[in-house]
Amino acid sequence: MFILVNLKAYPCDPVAVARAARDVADAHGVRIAVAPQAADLARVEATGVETWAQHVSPVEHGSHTGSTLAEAVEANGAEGTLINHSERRVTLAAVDDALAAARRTDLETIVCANDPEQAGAAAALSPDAVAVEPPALIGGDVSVATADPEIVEGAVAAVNAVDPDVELFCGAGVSTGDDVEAARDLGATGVLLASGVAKAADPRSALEDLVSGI
Ligand SMILES: O=C(CO)COP(=O)(O)O
Repeated sequence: MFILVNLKAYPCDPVAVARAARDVADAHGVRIAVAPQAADLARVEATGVETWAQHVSPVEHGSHTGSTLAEAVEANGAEGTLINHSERRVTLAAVDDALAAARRTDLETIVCANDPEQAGAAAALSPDAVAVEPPALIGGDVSVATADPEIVEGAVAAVNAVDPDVELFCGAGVSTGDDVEAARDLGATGVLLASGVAKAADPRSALEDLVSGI
């Protein structure tokens, strides 16, 4: 199972979380990545943790003030990027262009989707993975795998029907090892989470708990 910790714009210490994630990943042989704010990519990458961008703009080099260029996030240590997160939604054309931007580099890609229908549509654009995250459950205490297992199973089926090479991850409310295990049992090969680590009093213990389910 791949565990991606999205720090969003939470007021946590990205370097402290990154060090904890690196240590837990190394100690347990689990793939854990951290997605900080774009401005924090380089110092998070310097910890040695696998580092991801939260977003890349659907543009090339040029007159695009305020953009997050794929080349720039890669140059600052990102190995992959989220696209179309529920809190950073873009049009279908922009998903396609952001994937093209990522493909100009070596960035891995996860396209987020709200439900199985969107997951199938996202899979048609051939990202490395699709992550299904029901918006109503994001930031809550109950994990998607517990609150709405049909959404995960439906997304697994929808993505497999379109392109079995695209992986299916899930997220929203994931915070414990039991949640990770439940996601895996439903067919997900990774989880996205944020508040369970970024808002935890002790992010290292939260990460230790998460990997206990693998
Ligand atoms: O949006 C998410 C990860 O990208 C999920 O957020 P929570 O883990 O806080 O529900």
